[in-house]
Amino acid sequence: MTKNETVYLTGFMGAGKTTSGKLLAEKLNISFKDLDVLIQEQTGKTIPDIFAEEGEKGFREREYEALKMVSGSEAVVATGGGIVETPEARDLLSKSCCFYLSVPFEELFERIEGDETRPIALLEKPKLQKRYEKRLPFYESCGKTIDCASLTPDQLSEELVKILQDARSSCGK
Ligand SMILES: Nc1ncnc2c1ncn2[C@@H]1O[C@H](COP(=O)(O)OP(=O)(O)O)[C@@H](O)[C@H]1O
Ligand SMILES: O=C(O)C1=C[C@@H](OP(=O)(O)O)[C@@H](O)[C@H](O)C1
Ligand SMILES: [Mg+2]
Repeated sequence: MTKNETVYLTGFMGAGKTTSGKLLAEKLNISFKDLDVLIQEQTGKTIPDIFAEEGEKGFREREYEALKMVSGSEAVVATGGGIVETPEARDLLSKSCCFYLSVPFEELFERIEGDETRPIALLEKPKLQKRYEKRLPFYESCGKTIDCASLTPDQLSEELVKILQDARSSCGK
């Protein structure tokens, strides 16, 4: 990891980007930024309100703007699970230090089922699984895959610290 590098975490809803990202930033002693939090601060609206008022398309535009704003800062950035649906965001992430937190769908579903703070999580299960499958190749192409199924947030963040410390080039991609 080089100085001023932005470390991005991607993966489906529930993968632990927010939870493990905070721990990783603490361990690296750099700041932590969560795109969903930034968007809510900038708009003064909740994520469900933005989806209701501006649609998913409006939310994606705001999400990409937030991504560009944080890029280049020395920070761990938790993205939202749908960021890879925006081609320009994929382009930015694939050129950056980015990790894909990979967790099987069934485990994710248990973590997020019925979560009203995540509008996409309220889709019927087969539709949600389709989203997951559609996004998989995008996650894989943007970041280094970390198999997190059996890792606690602490173990996961520790694993990322090791990879970042060992990496001679940007995050070992
Ligand atoms: N490694 C993990 N093992 C088990 N549960 C986890 C893990 N990481 C996160 N969780 C739980 O899953 C839910 C979603 O976590 P969160 O960090 O918000 O995910 P994301 O930001 O990727 O959507 C939370 O209830 C959190 O406590
Ligand atoms: O997968 C998605 O489309 C979304 C994921 C959410 O972030 P998390 O992945 O942190 O839940 C949030 O950006 C929004 O609800 C949409
Ligand atoms: Mg999150």
